[in-house]
Amino acid sequence: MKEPTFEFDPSAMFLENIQYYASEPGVHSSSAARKFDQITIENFHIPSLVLMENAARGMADRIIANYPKAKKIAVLCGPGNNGGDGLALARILYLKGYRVAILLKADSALSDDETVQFESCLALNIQLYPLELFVEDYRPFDESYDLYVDALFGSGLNRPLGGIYKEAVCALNRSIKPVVSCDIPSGIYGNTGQGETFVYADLTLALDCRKFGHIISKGHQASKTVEVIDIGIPAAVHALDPGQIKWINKKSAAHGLPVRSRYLNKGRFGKVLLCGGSFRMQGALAMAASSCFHAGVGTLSLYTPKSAARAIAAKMDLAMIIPADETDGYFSEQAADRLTDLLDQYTFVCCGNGMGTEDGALKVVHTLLKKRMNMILDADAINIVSRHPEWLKINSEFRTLILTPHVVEFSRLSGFTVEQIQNSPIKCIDAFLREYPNIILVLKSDVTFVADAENISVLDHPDSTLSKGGSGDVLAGLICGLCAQQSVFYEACASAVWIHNQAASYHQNNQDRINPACFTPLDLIENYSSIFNELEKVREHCA
Ligand SMILES: NC(=O)C1=CN([C@@H]2O[C@H](COP(=O)(O)OP(=O)(O)OC[C@H]3O[C@@H](n4cnc5c(N)ncnc54)[C@H](OP(=O)(O)O)[C@@H]3O)[C@@H](O)[C@H]2O)[C@@H](O)CC1
Ligand SMILES: Nc1ncnc2c1ncn2[C@@H]1O[C@H](COP(=O)(O)OP(=O)(O)O)[C@@H](O)[C@H]1O
Ligand SMILES: [K+]
Repeated sequence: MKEPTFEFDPSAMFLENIQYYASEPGVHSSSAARKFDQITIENFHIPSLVLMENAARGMADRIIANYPKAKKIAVLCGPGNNGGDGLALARILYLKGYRVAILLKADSALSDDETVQFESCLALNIQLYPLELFVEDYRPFDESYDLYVDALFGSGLNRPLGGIYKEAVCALNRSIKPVVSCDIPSGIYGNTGQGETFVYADLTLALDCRKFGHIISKGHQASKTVEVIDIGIPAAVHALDPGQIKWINKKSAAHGLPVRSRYLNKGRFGKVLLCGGSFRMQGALAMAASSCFHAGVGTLSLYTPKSAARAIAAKMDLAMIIPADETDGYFSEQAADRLTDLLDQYTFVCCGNGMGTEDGALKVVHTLLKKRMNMILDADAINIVSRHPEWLKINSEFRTLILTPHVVEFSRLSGFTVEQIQNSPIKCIDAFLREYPNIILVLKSDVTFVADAENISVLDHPDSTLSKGGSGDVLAGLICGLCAQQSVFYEACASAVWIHNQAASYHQNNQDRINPACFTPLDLIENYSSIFNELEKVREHCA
């Protein structure tokens, strides 16, 4: 994985293997996005005013679609091309019959392209107000307009907002009307997501691609909902950015779903062992098991302390259950010794759900890592390796190891504070994977990253349905289920992350929707079948 800053080699664009097909761009730094504009203008001879027009038309379409009742729109414009986009948008909406006002700082500097836009707005006699008036009292504007567009600053922000711009952003945040940000909420740095005073946008219309600033740090909350506007940058230009983060979408999820041959027997769909559970936390293992089986594995076995085994056996028919020796309801140290003899039968292991961190569990994890098993460590198994990080290097080149921490577990594992991880997740992931290059990391939160030494992908689809104990166990089971059936583990992890999130939002689109508060992690599993069907259709379509 490379740092987000990079130099383009324009000659690389003409290599034969670069396709000029349209595909959804990934997530890029703001600096990269500026380079994309520059290369498109210089190498592809598409003028900047054409890009600006594309941006403004795309934004107008999305505003009309998202806010069909908004007929009176006020556009706040800054001194650069973000302001230029705002002016072009004002013209387009005005010509469509909307009542439009432009708010611009008195005697504001204007960029060259913005000057062109300003002249046409003047010629059309579009209502123009000094931004100072809005700052003095925004309430009359709230009464007269249905919606604000924030086109103050985009990728050119180079210092914290101050003076009138800071006051304008504070007034926007106090306003009761919806705010749509052009490209990036003003005040947020597109490379880092940091910012001091910034707009909290209801909708952000990202021009050309999502920026790091939309998904990390304060920028994530400031951006809320992000839609991408195609402004006509060739896909080949996006491909030149080695620092990009891939976007996990339906197409990539379809790609990571195992292809299920009609002719194979159960032995070819993975022999999985889930190792975990305890007397007090057998539910976590049972949920992971159910999720794993419904993901398509051939055979599933559970290795769990005797008392948990009894409880699970009473309610689950899907898995073979191997009772393990226990101490106080948790794995005993003897349980780990017996595990050594069992492991050869299995092709994939998932360890950690509901297991506790007692001495027996510690020994179980160590035993697994000494064996050359492909496996996932989740939950308590991650807490255990956090205490023994040197174990992560045992046999690391001979097996695939997937770790699925949430932010607090990743903090224990990596030594970074939760705040550091939330502010600079990419840097923290990068540093961790440089230390442990053979790991696939799934860093879970309302934004989830899937990363290995070469790639980083992101799913940014917050859904409070998943903020429930047990969602992580279901995800671990799903990842395990998909990985056990194939060898493209990274893609399978990304696919599982998408399916898991989609399973949460699936019900919301149905008439008999379960309210997010009432949804349980087990309900996620019921949606797998419909989602798998959808993904298979996407795959057929793309073949
Ligand atoms: N390139 C293209 O062809 C395309 C670009 N596109 C659009 O352009 C946007 C980028 O435009 P941009 O580069 O002009 O930067 P932008 O964000 O408008 O602001 C820069 C201006 O603000 C100033 N300034 C900075 N910080 C400040 C502060 N805190 N407080 C006060 N002033 C501050 C800075 O002046 P300075 O004082 O630093 O000289 C400069 O004047 C991008 O987000 C997208 O919307 C699309 O149309 C597609 C085609
Ligand atoms: N607000 C949210 N938006 C989207 N996904 C979420 C949200 N909250 C939690 N999740 C997802 O739910 C899962 C929770 O995992 P984890 O915290 O390990 O739960 P548990 O240990 O209780 O099973 C992760 O996949 C995480 O990404
Ligand atoms: K903006």
